Amino acid sequence: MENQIINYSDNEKIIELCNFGMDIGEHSILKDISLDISFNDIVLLYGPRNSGKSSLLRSFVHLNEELYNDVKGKGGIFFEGNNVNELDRKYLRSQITYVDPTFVENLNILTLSEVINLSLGLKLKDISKEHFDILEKLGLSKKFSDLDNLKVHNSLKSWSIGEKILLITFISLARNPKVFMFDSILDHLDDFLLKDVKEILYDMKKDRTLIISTRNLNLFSDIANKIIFIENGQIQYNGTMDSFMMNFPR
Ligand SMILES: Nc1ncnc2c1ncn2[C@@H]1O[C@H](COP(=O)(O)OP(=O)(O)OP(=O)(O)O)[C@@H](O)[C@H]1O
Repeated sequence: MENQIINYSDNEKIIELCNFGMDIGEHSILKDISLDISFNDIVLLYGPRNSGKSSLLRSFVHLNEELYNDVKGKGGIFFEGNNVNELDRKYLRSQITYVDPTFVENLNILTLSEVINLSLGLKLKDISKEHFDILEKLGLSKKFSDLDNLKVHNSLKSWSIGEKILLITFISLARNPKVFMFDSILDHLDDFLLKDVKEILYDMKKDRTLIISTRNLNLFSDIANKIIFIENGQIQYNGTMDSFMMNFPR
């Protein structure tokens, strides 16, 4: 499974949900969700606070079960045709990466070397040319190139939120999964950093799938081709961005 290479064409399903639902204890969190996500899609998962965005994305990689007691799933979620319940979790999470704002908070207690080591299994001096190119595009290369100066930068506590988000974006890209999920994390970038990050994400979409969860439609409507609108744990709309903008005025 680990080294399996699958060649995709556009519009080929990579993730499929069939009547998926999730309860935590007595609470029904996600209700009867059926949808497909295709290879090469940039999908916006859009909805208000507490609508179920995080719960839904975490379901793709089996994370809710690790965070909460008494999680009960119904229906199925399939990655490349396989039920995610039956896939090895390490393998699943190497193929689909999930990052949320808690990752930014966790960076405060780690050093740059620890983060790179824990997330990528690399020492700072072993960062490859490909990685360095991504860092350059993200405007982070200076932090990595000046190894003498690294002691100053090593504590991530002193990095700005924007820099931490860029670092998390770098780690996600460097892990090279098939599906990236950014849960509300890019909403915190300023307009200028957001523009750079969006360009990078758009560039890499040709052989990846990207799912961005947000409460701010306008931030990403220019790069997304699909939108899933969720409210109260139910899908209200699932289709193209263009058709949503024309037919779903709020
Ligand atoms: N452990 C839990 N037990 C019961 N209900 C929970 C639990 N965790 C989350 N919920 C509820 O699940 C619902 C969906 O929450 P979720 O965090 O998925 O929404 P969200 O759309 O990601 O919100 P936000 O935009 O604020 O991040 C909310 O009503 C929330 O209160």
